[in-house]
Amino acid sequence: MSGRRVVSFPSSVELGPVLAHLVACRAAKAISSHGRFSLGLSGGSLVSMLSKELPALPQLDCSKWVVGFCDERLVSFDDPESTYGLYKNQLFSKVNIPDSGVLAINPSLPVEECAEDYTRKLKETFPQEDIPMFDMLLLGMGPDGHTCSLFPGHPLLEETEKIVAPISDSPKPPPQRVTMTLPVVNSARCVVFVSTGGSKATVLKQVLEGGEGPVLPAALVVPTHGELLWLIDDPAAASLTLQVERPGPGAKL
Ligand SMILES: O=C(O)[C@H](O)[C@@H](O)[C@H](O)[C@H](O)COP(=O)(O)O
Repeated sequence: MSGRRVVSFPSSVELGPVLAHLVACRAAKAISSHGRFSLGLSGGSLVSMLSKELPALPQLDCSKWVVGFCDERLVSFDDPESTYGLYKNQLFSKVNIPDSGVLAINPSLPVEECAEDYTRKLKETFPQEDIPMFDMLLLGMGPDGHTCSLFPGHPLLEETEKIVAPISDSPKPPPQRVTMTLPVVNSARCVVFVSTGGSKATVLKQVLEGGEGPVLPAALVVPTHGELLWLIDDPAAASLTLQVERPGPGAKL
């Protein structure tokens, strides 16, 4: 890992534009180095943040973006629980990501086959790599320390072979999901967690500073060669004792 940064903002109002700028910068860098930008999305509050902030960027060109999902709920696209469905309505309709650049699950398949189908799509998109190397993954963290659909104490945390795994017993509904595994997450060039709100303060301290108890899934995200950024807000940072960056207004990362 090339160093972890923990950056806190007064609130998600200040965080959002900085995240959007960071995504656009990494996109420009990736496109100039290898001709496209591969981005993995997560659900939760990221959907509304990205859908507000990315289209607001001047002259954002997403024509060379390839977008996948760090995890996805196995529900139809028109179900309000579908992460793809939310992004389709709120973001993809506003930016020029080509349809062929969106890697979505096939929600009509049983969960095992759905994971195999999504594995195949990732392998086709990253034909040169045994483990797909996304330019950037955007992750959230649940109050239990889960990220993607990797939950505390779940056997999927030990997965080393599969790049995508099915899960049928998610403790957070809906129970059936597919998720990227830790080997893929930790191969990314840049991983960005976005976690805000006072309800995250205790778990954030556990994940970032350790302590007694099992290592939580979000703490297992340690990119082998890539960058790791935690973008948080001051209520989420309230219990931290480690050094936190607090950029001034208008700062860029
Ligand atoms: O699939 C899910 O159930 C959610 O996507 C979930 O994993 C979410 O990403 C985290 O709970 C963080 O949520 P917030 O971004 O809202 O804190």
